[in-house]
Amino acid sequence: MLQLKDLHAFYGKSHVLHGVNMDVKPGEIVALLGRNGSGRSTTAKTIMGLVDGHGSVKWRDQEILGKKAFQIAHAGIGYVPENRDIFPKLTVHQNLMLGEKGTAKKPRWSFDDMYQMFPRLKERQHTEAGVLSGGEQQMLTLCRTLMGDPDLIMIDEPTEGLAPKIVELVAEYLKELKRRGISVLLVEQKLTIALEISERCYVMGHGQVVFEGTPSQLRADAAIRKEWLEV
Ligand SMILES: Nc1ncnc2c1ncn2[C@@H]1O[C@H](COP(=O)(O)OP(=O)(O)OP(=O)(O)O)[C@@H](O)[C@H]1O
Repeated sequence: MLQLKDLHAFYGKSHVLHGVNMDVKPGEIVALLGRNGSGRSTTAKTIMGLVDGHGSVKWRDQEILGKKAFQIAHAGIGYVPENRDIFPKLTVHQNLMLGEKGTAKKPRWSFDDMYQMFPRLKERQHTEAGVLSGGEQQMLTLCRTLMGDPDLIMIDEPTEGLAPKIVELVAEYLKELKRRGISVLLVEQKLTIALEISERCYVMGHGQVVFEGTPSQLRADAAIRKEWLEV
């Protein structure tokens, strides 16, 4: 569904991805792990057309590298960036409206679906988004992206700064997305949640993939964890 081949990425003259190969199959949850600075966020941003790259990024067999972010979003890839990217002065409901794709096709999600899945947002639908808690803002960012009806959603550190109980809730939501047929590329630093919900993991180090395997293979590989994941 998504296939990266020999992907390089650059911030100006700074070369930060060095030949990344990776794929995500339909309905899969794939974790992208690594320490700070290993290149995980840059990989997601390059897929989304937000960072310059060369090599190949194929989405359903079409080359998308070089396309603009809005075209990539329109083609079915959603991106939830690390900073909770809400409009603080707009209400929860207005924030969700901004995510709507606005195409004639019947979207997978309605406001009712969204509020059913995230009752906390329904309760707060008329509240200004800026006063929500960190966890609620995270959910709102996720929901706004879902309103664009993606088939693959890339989520950067969704559990950053959240209390353990909320982290569990986020994990449940991600599993629910999978049940609804959406693929998830989860950019994470926390090994526990990644191992719990993903079917495959990639570990990055110095802008390259240094490990690819199942959660149980990663659990069993103490050397990789020590060299590339543990602080
Ligand atoms: N806007 C930028 N300009 C220049 N270099 C950048 C920029 N953003 C990231 N980098 C560099 O690119 C490399 C990869 O960063 P990236 O953000 O992809 O790492 P990461 O694994 O997602 O970790 P983090 O959680 O810290 O974002 C790092 O060396 C980082 O310093």
